[in-house]
Amino acid sequence: MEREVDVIVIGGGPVGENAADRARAAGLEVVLVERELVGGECSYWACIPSKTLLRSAAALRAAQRVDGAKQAVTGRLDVPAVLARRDYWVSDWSDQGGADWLESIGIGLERGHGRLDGVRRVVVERTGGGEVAYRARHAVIVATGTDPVVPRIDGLAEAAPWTSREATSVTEPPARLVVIGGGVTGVEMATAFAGFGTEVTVLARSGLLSTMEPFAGEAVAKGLRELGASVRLDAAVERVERTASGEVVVTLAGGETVTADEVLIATGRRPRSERLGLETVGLEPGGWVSVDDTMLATGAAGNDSQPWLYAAGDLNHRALLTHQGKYQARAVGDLVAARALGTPEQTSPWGAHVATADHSAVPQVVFAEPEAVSVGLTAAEAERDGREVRVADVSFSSVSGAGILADGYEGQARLVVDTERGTVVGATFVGQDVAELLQSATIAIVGEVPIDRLWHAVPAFPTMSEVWLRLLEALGRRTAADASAPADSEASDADDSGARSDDAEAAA
Ligand SMILES: Cc1cc2nc3c(=O)[nH]c(=O)nc-3n(C[C@H](O)[C@H](O)[C@H](O)COP(=O)(O)OP(=O)(O)OC[C@H]3O[C@@H](n4cnc5c(N)ncnc54)[C@H](O)[C@@H]3O)c2cc1C
Ligand SMILES: NC(=O)c1ccc[n+]([C@@H]2O[C@H](COP(=O)([O-])OP(=O)(O)OC[C@H]3O[C@@H](n4cnc5c(N)ncnc54)[C@H](O)[C@@H]3O)[C@@H](O)[C@H]2O)c1
Repeated sequence: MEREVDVIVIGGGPVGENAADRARAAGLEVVLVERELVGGECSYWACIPSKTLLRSAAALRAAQRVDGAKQAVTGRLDVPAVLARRDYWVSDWSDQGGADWLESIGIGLERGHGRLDGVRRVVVERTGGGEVAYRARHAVIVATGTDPVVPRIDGLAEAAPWTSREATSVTEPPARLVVIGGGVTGVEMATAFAGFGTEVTVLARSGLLSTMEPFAGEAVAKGLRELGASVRLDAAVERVERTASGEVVVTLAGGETVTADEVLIATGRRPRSERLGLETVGLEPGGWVSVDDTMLATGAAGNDSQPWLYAAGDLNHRALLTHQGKYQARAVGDLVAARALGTPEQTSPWGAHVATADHSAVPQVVFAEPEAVSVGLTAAEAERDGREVRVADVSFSSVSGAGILADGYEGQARLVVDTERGTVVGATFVGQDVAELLQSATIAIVGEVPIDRLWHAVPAFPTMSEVWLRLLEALGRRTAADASAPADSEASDADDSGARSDDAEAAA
């Protein structure tokens, strides 16, 4: 027999939980299907444990950079205490809190593996055994996340490599760790283990953090080396072998070897969609589920006549970040409810039921040493996008708040400005504690705040935010003499060529 509910959500990670919550808040009957832990990868094996593993050493380093405090901090990192703090934050891998929360807001939890079985139908292979079939009156939202990619490298799979799960749930840090991959997971885990005293080698096939401005990866490579890690750029791994004594030997192109106790693979993610029944609704099993800005799955059977299948979070491959997935979840949960209740849809750009920011304003914080954070476009991306851009680069050495935060503060900031529109389209900050600067840049981009208006957003002295003033100064501010000069002398200003006249102050 089939049970009928309004909405079925498959996958109870941060994204599925939020989508279910929004649909339920509008009064719909919702069932959420989860086969492991309510809270998903983020809560138990990704964001939360990785950040707690990083935080204690970062706090220690911060204290060591302030004269007066550093004399008081003479001990070493207490690794068992760090791991215990991690255990607290992951609730010892119990999802009772998440399950209780679902119950408290009236969402049904179905524990088991969910798969689509034709239009609006979901079959759950229950964790305790047996199957149950559901029919959705209004929508099915799939939010099943991703698994790590294990690259095809000779001997790697047989060498029992670590993935992010083993790294984030570590109970005894190894003496030596090789990290394959120079993306976000690779550098964060390398930073965490270097902080524990593990001898870390990072093998990156190009530079580090290659999706960010180049200076971000360069600063993080320098920071990792200062923590004692070895960072090998342009390194191609040819073979991995687990020896009889339990060591891992990684052979690079050219024959050089690196020996360690564990090898961590941090080479990207693949969609968890192999046993999701996608083929029963005309989609490709094992692939990413493409969606439009409302998260409606492109090409799914029945979606054209009456929208019903949506995909949110990592699974749709728009932005593999918890906060962005939750943003999509709020949009789709509200849209599904609006469609069910027949209330107005808000699907034009920046409406409540679309994830417009995914295209132009995705913030990301890399919790490395130093922190590297970015939002929007890099200068190269903006140029590829056909925009006239100006770039402002400043060092945090010109910011009093940074010098007070840490002795000898090192950091860098970049704004990318679209000169035609006179607005910020990208920002990158690198340095200690820059994470909290990111939201100001995100607001400037999403709000399309004109540069000349940003001069009126006065950063308090002496805070890190004063970097904004330095960035505006680097973009330039006309003097009274400039204002009275003939128009052609203004136009001769070196990088002013792309600026509209009404944006002259912004671009000058
Ligand atoms: C090491 C690491 C650190 C990270 N740190 C950050 C960070 O600091 N900040 C950040 O924003 N992002 C971070 N991310 C990315 C973040 O973890 C993901 O973007 C986020 O978890 C995606 O959420 P999701 O709900 O889409 O998927 P998931 O969190 O993967 O949740 C999907 C859920 O679906 C369940 N599921 C899957 N298939 C089925 C099925 N067929 N039936 C029933 N249930 C199913 C799974 O068990 C899981 O609980 C990190 C990732 C990694 C690997
Ligand atoms: N702080 C955060 O927000 C945070 C932290 C961790 C992960 N995440 C998210 O999770 C996702 C996955 O992160 P990730 O670091 O696993 O993936 P990624 O795609 O960000 O980086 C993978 C890296 O591995 C490299 N690579 C791929 N195959 C390789 C090979 N055979 N040999 C050597 N290098 C290889 C790639 O060139 C790339 O640099 C990302 O999208 C990221 O945004 C976010």
